[in-house]
Amino acid sequence: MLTSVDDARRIVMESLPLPLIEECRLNALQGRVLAGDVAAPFPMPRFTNSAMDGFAFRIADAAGGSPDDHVHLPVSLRIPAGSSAAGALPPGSAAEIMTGAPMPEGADTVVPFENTSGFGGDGVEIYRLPKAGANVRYRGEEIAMGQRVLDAGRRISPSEIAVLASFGIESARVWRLPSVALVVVGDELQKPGGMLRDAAIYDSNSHMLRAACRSAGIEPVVVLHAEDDPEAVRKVLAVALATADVTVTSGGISTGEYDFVQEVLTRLGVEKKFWSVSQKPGKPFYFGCSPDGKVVFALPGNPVSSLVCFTEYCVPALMKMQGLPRPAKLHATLDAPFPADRKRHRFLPGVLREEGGRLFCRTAALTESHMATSLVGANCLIESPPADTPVPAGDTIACSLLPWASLPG
Ligand SMILES: Nc1nc2c(c(=O)[nH]1)N[C@H]1C(S)=C(S)[C@@H](COP(=O)(O)OP(=O)(O)OC[C@H]3O[C@@H](n4cnc5c(N)ncnc54)[C@H](O)[C@@H]3O)O[C@H]1N2
Ligand code: MOO
Repeated sequence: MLTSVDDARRIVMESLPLPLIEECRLNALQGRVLAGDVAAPFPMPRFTNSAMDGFAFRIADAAGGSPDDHVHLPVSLRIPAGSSAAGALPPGSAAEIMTGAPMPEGADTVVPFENTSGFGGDGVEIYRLPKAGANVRYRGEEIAMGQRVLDAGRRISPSEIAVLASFGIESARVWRLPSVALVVVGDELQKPGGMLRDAAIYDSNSHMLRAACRSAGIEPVVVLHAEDDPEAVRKVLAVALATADVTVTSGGISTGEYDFVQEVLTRLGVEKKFWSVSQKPGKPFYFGCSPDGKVVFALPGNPVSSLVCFTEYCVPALMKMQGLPRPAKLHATLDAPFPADRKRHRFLPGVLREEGGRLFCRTAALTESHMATSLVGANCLIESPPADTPVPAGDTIACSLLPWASLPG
């Protein structure tokens, strides 16, 4: 019995182990997802300080002056950035102050040095009087102490790293990244760069899947190759299962005489959740779980089938396991008819584009699952449930961006 695409999606998402939390150092946080809120350990700014290089003074000392009147004040303090508490500003005087330096007690306004006679003298002539309170950054005006600055679930970019570092926070609690092992199976597979003998082919899937994993935020911990031999497959899968939370295999999962992956997984204690999905391509797709919470995705060997299954099932799983939402399905208008299949959910690589605020898509020229070149230039998978006739041009259809793709401009 074939499993429907919807059931396969649901079973995968329901079978994933609970994500774990770990503490991660600041310089390794990029791309990670916060497992808890982060509150400000102190107010920001932590102390009232100057926004300009200039002179701090009391506006009352210039009272009555119009903005263009010259005001003369003696200079009683010099306060560089990072200086310790500046103390009080004697009434009727000004302090030389640098951007970010603490305001002296009593001062309430800063005039930038460009509007004065300049630094270095015993006194200062203010040529243009600023408004009262100008150029002062007040303690806590940006964030109060204890206020939430980052929400749980937020993915960390350089912006969040800046915020954490500015509060002196050197590590944060994030969802642990799942570890992934990649396994390719087949006697016929040769490493790119090696000699092709007889009917050998180059292994493209391990390279494609490794790059696709990186696009999903994960560097595989191992990439292994097994020959089409039950013992060889057993050894390699045992290593993968012992090493990683998620094992992704390619090839050897169909019904051929040399397709041992499923039988070996059963021998290794992995429980089959489904095998054979009502989809084209990617029908012989398998998913299973081991008693210790490991999950196995066995993808069919044809390159397009492998990528379809990876994008549709592995990516949402890897996103969920690292605390991220499932990638959204997009809806676009078809430029040309889509060849739906009568019985199976059909996926085809395609090109999705935005025009005048609307999404449009078309399928790639080549449509067979062994044709890796059909993926070149594609940025999405277009999909349709079974239908007796093609989906006509002008109809709306569902698309998913490929893991590395974004919508062009
Ligand atoms: N009698 C049947 N034969 C096949 C069926 C079927 O239902 N009945 N399904 C077909 C479909 S659909 C697919 S997809 C493939 C899946 O087979 P496997 O997952 O067992 O994959 P293999 O047989 O090992 O390889 C299939 C194909 O892909 C090439 N391949 C495999 N690994 C790689 C790799 N790492 N890099 C590049 N290309 C790879 C391999 O050479 C084959 O050409 O089964 C159909 N047959
Ligand atoms: O379904 Mo196979 O995965 O067509 O190529």
